[in-house]
Amino acid sequence: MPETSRPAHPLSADEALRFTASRATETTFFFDFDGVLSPVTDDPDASQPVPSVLGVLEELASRVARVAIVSARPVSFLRSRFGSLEHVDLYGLYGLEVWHDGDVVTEPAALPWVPAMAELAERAKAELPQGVYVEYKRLSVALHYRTVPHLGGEVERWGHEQAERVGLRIQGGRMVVELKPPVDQDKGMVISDAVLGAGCAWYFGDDMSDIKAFDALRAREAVDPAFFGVAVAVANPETGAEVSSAADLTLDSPEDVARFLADALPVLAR
Ligand SMILES: O=P(O)(O)OC[C@H]1O[C@H](O[C@H]2O[C@H](CO)[C@@H](O)[C@H](O)[C@H]2O)[C@H](O)[C@@H](O)[C@@H]1O
Repeated sequence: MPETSRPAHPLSADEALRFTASRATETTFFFDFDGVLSPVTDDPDASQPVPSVLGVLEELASRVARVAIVSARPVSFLRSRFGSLEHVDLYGLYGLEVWHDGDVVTEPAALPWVPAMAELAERAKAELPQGVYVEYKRLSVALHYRTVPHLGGEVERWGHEQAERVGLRIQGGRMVVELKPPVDQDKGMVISDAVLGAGCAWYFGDDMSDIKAFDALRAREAVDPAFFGVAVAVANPETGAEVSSAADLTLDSPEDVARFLADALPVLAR
């Protein structure tokens, strides 16, 4: 017999899954990529999804209304990792890019910023000390100091100065500072739009930018008492405490996410 009123927060994973099963056809599962579907690596270009998660996501997509990855990575990168999945939607660069009908669709307001981003990436490579990894993503530049943590302060300072000089926005993350165009788009806005009309949504995240997505689920619940949102944090030594304190549930690692989903599949069986 389907449950009719949504469970109250805080909730257990079992309760949340049972209720989700009762409205699987109206449910979306959203996932961040780095630190959620893939273990963190020193080299951002080397990160790969947990092998078992590919099959699990595709299977999940057959049991709920929608599965989507919402990442700070470009869609081209996500396609290189998830291109084999036919039923998983991709949002890149915090929603500035979407994979739609076989093409990358870019938010038009961001396009004029492409040259400034390319110039900024070159300047970062020339001016920042050796060991800082500059990741150029067409519409954003991420400055990584994971392998040189003692340079974190310097990288943060440089990033903030450049953001002010060029008129960019800053997004902090796990041993990274990222510069983005001054365009209103973030993971919270992606989720707010995507859950309009949905009955239930789960979001799995590990980083500061994911807290906005959690907030979007809460905001939807506040205006729609029938909507059920579940925020799942993935533990980590950098942002874990903050993300976890904003979440309903916490999983230990990307491998744990894959196991959790595999165990959830039978509960969500149609
Ligand atoms: O939204 P996401 O998909 O989680 O992207 C957030 C950032 O992820 C990447 O950086 C992080 O993962 C790297 C690989 O494990 C790691 O080396 C780095 O320290 C982490 O910050 C990505 O490279 C960034 O562009 C994203 O902003």
